[in-house]
Amino acid sequence: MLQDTIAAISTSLGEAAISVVRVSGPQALDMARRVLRLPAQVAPRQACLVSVLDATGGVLDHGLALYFKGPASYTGEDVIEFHGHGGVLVTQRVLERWLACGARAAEPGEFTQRAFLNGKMDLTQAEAVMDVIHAQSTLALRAANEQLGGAIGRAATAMQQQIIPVLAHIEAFIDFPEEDISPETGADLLRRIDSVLASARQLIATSAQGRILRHGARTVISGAPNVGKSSLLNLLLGFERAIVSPTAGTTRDTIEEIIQVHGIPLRLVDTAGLREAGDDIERVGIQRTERELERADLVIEVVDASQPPPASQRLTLSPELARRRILILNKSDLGLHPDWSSERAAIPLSCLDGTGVEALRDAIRAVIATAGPLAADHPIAINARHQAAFERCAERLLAAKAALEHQEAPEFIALEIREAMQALGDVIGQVDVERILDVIFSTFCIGK
Ligand SMILES: Nc1nc2c(ncn2[C@@H]2O[C@H](COP(=O)(O)OP(=O)(O)OP(=O)(O)O)[C@@H](O)[C@H]2O)c(=O)[nH]1
Ligand SMILES: [K+]
Ligand SMILES: [Mg+2]
Repeated sequence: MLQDTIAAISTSLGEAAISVVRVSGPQALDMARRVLRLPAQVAPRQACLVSVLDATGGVLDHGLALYFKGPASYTGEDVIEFHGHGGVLVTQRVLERWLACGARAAEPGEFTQRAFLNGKMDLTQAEAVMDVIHAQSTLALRAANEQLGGAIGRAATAMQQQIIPVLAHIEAFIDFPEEDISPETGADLLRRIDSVLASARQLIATSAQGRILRHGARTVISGAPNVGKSSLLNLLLGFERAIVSPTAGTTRDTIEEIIQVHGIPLRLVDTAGLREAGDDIERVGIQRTERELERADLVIEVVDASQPPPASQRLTLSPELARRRILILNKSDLGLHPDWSSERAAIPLSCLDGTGVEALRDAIRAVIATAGPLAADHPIAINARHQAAFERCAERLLAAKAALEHQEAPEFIALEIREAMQALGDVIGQVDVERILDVIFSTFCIGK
């Protein structure tokens, strides 16, 4: 049990109709009796209209108080929420009142940290709280909510459940050194390990889209000067973000904006047109374009298709990135030059009248989201931390397999499997998998 009681403004500070001050900890209700004018009996989970009093008994604010009696609260502790007027000064004065009555100002994330420490959620769920708040697209929000609901934690726990009997089997042989693991038992254990490995690989495969959901797919608009790259950025954004002009070399720095296409978050990057640089500034701009292309998830290559294809100036992309390139035949309102007709997958578009934008949106979805979590009904998309842990788990399981196949000592195999268990424990924030294992095994009988 955490001893101190924490308080914080839970809504963002600025003028609004309502702001919420949240307090959590063992003294929350006692403090509330001093800070708020509360009725004698406070029923949990029932809003009551209260005043906030200053040190002299004067009224600071009026609003609603809610009492959540621990452990049935967000943090697992006693929690008081005060919903008051959403002014900057009034909210700060209300918070100060709680602090004057003994509460400590909460650190960032501390309410959720307490929820985790008090066993209200696992670590993946705690992470998902921020994913929900930061979600920039409907698909990102859906994946965050799946995680908040415990989907990733359940997957890791299920894998642990599959490993435990394997470990129990192998540990049994440690106690009976005269016995060998029979070929049938060995084959059965290998099959079980393979099944967990397959789950690990499936989850690891969601990490690329997990990154896209959390940070947006880096989408670089690239092409020669004056083809309409900035015009396309503005068109997709729906407002005039970048400067558009008939002068070649208008955009000299990269411009980034987040948009949503069919529920997918895109980090759109408008770049300097690629050509022989006219001056130093343009040269730096072009270097930035090249750097952006190296880390792009998607490239929208724009050409002026009212003109014949240029001899040079087309993008050279890695084979991998070339598969994630969409070619836009811009300025189609001026009529497409027939030499572009061989580019079958290209999309004719006009930034002037908006023709082709829907086809572009569909193409973006097709390139990024045809498989994996972005296309799933219940998307699971792991983050970089989960990825590292699942990869460690897979490595240890592979090592265990190899050891089993080479009939190495059961102690050694068991060690690898315990480390795989620990990696899964790290995903959900189990501090001491060893201890949990010992508790589980103390209920096993020999040979089981
Ligand atoms: N007719 C027509 N003109 C367009 C279209 N798209 C862009 N333009 C014009 O083309 C010129 C260049 O457009 P920009 O969007 O500045 O082109 P850019 O590729 O960003 O140019 P740089 O930043 O200089 O490389 C402007 O005069 C635009 O109005 C289009 O679809 N049709
Ligand atoms: K231009
Ligand atoms: Mg531009």
